[in-house]
Amino acid sequence: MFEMIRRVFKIAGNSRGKIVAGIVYNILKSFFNGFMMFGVFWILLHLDGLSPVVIGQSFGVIMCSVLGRFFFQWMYDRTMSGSGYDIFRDYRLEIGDRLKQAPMGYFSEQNLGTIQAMLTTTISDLEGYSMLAIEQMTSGVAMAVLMSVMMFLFSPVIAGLSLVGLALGMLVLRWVRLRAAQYAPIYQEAQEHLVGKVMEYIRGISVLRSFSKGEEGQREVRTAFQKKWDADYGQEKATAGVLRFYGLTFKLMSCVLIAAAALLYLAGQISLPYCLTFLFCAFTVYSDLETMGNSAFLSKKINTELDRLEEVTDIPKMDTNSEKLVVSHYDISLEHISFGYGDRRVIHDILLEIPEHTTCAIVGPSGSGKTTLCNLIARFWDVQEGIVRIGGKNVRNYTADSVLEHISMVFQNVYLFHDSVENNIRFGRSEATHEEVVAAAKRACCHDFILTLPDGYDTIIGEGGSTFSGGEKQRISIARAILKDAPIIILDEATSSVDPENEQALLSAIQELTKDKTLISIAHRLSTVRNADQIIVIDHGRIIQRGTHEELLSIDGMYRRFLSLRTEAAGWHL
Ligand SMILES: Nc1ncnc2c1ncn2[C@@H]1O[C@H](COP(=O)(O)OP(=O)(O)OP(=O)(O)O)[C@@H](O)[C@H]1O
Repeated sequence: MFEMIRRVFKIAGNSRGKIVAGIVYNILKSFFNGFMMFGVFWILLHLDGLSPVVIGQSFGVIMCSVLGRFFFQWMYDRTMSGSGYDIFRDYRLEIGDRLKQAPMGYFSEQNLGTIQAMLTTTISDLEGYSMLAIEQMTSGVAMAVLMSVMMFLFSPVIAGLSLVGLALGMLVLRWVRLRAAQYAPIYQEAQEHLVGKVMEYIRGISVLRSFSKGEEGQREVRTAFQKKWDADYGQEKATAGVLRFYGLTFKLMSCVLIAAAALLYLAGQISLPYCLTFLFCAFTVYSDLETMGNSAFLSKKINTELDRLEEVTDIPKMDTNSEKLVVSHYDISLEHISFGYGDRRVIHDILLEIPEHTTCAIVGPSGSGKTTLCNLIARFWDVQEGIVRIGGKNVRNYTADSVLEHISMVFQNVYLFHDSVENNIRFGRSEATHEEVVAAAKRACCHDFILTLPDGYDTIIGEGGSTFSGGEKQRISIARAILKDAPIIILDEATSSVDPENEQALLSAIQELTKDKTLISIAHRLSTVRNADQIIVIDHGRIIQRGTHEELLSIDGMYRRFLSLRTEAAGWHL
């Protein structure tokens, strides 16, 4: 049980002092609570010759006990209220920092569901009950120790019996913990499963509907809800009964203490005041220990949640070095780089030079490694062999953020944030003025269509950009990149054809964006390929051809075949 306190303490950061102070106040509160017994004892001891002085003394002790208890409870509340939220707010922020430094590979679909479950439900649970568990546990133990010591001063036999009760209670508590250990992981798993399924259902709802599988998707979510209900119910059922036993043990032991006190009095071993004091204490001795049953269960649950939290937040780190990349030129060189996802190699020994202000078009079949190659240049992942250099410097030695400051990436699947059009464009450079945003939008050929929106630049975009067409989204993302004005552009051209008017606007936007830049383009348009300074053809993660359009066209190889296929498919004219 104390393992849980140790672990919460470990992640408590700046709140550690508060936890220690809270525990001390809690112990003092229990001490004052137990102190009341002396006031009662004092009156009982002087029953034969009760005087106002004795009553006053006794009253003083009882008042002292009540006020002391009140004071330390108040101090405890003052110190500890909100501590759970402080600790886990800091912990959330820490996870946020670690996520920023994680390689992109970490953000797999499976991880996203789990991370979401951890950052929301699991941490909310911990915020809510970790401090409560600490409070219940410390007062339970403090009260039990204190009462046992005090009883020992009055009668070793009664003290011995109360310790037997304590030992029995601990045995039942072990049983509670075993039950909790059995159910806590099931509950945790059901919780994560539910969050994952709900997220998947919401994300994939359009696909599910278009394939008339909405009902099927719902069924999975319903099953996940049922599984969660089973876990909740199972946990409740398994532990509630045992917790009743735990309470019963102490009640029975209180009866034994009463009987023992009466018998000792009958046998002339203790006097009446002692006997009456024991009768008075028989039920209070275990009161705090009874509530400790809940905390035993909670502590097991908290430990399981902390295990899971540690597992999930053991995030691989890319930036072990905090130096920023500063370069004087923007030549890019890939020196024999190789890379794989897990054990699966997808990039093999690539050697490539892209001089500053030149364009390099990458072509190749689907799955050949084009996107992966671009992501390695942007340091979304680190290469496993070889070196990626920008301006002659190994990107691995600099922070991922600083590498990306020099690069603008325009993806096929554009993600727009649920915010105004203006802020989505300003994302490229947060300090840009409205005029600069408009100028970028004009250059990206999206100013006119933005003006037709209900609130112009203030129009709020649906999450992910759901309220815009593919071409419009891509032009807004180009405006973003124009505003950023990074010297290196990585462009993943749209494969799907857009209507001619949009296509023309898109091409003009791309031309504006890429003027005087170093451009790496996953090319799907003939114009991009034909005008590139160099073209590389990738197959199965290897460069199998390189050269200009004319050079590659003159040899029989994948490029020529690829081009003739595209000619047929997309109506290209060579
Ligand atoms: N995050 C990932 N985890 C595991 N494997 C991946 C991941 N991303 C891509 N792959 C695999 O790596 C290989 C190269 O993928 P990549 O996306 O780089 O190809 P591509 O040439 O860009 O394909 P396309 O033209 O279809 O976009 C593929 O076999 C793909 O399945």
